[in-house]
Amino acid sequence: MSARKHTALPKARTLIEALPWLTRHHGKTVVIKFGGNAMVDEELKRAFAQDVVFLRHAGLRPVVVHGGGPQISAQLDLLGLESEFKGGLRVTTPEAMNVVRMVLAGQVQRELVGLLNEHGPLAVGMTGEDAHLMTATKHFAQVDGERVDIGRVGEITAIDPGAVQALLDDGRIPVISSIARSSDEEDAASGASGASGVFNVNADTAAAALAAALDAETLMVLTDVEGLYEDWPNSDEVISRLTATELEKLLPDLASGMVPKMRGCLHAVRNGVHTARVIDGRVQHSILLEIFTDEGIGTMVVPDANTIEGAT
Ligand SMILES: Nc1ncnc2c1ncn2[C@@H]1O[C@H](COP(=O)(O)OP(=O)(O)O)[C@@H](O)[C@H]1O
Ligand SMILES: CC(=O)N[C@@H](CCC(=O)OP(=O)(O)O)C(=O)O
Repeated sequence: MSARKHTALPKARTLIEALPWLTRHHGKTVVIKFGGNAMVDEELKRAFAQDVVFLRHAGLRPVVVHGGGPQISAQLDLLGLESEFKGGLRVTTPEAMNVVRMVLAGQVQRELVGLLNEHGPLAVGMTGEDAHLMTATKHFAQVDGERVDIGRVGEITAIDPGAVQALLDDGRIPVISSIARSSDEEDAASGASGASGVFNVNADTAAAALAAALDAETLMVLTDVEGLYEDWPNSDEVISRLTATELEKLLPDLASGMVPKMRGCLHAVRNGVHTARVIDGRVQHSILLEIFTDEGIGTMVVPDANTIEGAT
């Protein structure tokens, strides 16, 4: 008789190490924001889809909210339209709004839905317009203390998560584009024939609002940096953990892309979400790494007086 070598033992150990986490998070909702800057190559997008499907098969309820800022800018450029940002938000003319809607719902969302569905009939795409998921009113940017009109940019006023819950209950993975319907009924009705009834919402803001409305356990924001740098751009020291109050104090000093992300994280943890995390989407399988690494790999925001059980 010869002893059989069990070469798969390390794999089995890795799976067993994940058991406490999987037990704790079984049946919990996780909102994952996939930023346009993190969608840099095909391999990364495939690995992202595998991670999300893995979570779903492990018994969690993942919801994807995607960005597409660079993809929108590229399309505007192609059409000879200007791309301008004020206060970190895109100045969205009615013409640009049509392009935003076309790129997010018709291009980026379709691609992610396709990648997820390579693993089975799981993903269903929708925008915030569908089933009144997201309703918004016009948002004005604050630039140097001034209130500035930036066109069809929306501020979410209501979320009706019913359709998303129904998809989750049915075992599906909702993939959501950050476009909202107007709260103005006349404006909303005119949107059926064009872009006038809809608003462009920053995808970080939309993901955070949805995480809160779904009572999600975790909000994960995938971007193109390791996390929140303490003294960006002078140092690359990542802040690994922050309470809501600590983050609130930092907010006025934050720059550009990080502002909606960190505001979103703060909104989420102040509204029932147990943890909000900013992680590096350029790292393959960053979602699984974040979950299965004790320390995590990015920046984690937790509610004050972290009393919520399981907020790790
Ligand atoms: N304190 C900070 N820490 C990390 N990144 C920062 C910070 N302040 C500003 N940034 C910028 O924010 C960018 C991420 O935001 P953004 O470009 O909007 O990404 P996404 O497409 O993922 O939403 C980073 O690439 C970096 O240039
Ligand atoms: C109002 C506003 O700025 N909307 C964003 C929506 C897409 C987005 O947020 O994409 P990222 O996550 O890739 O940045 C935009 O038009 O670029």
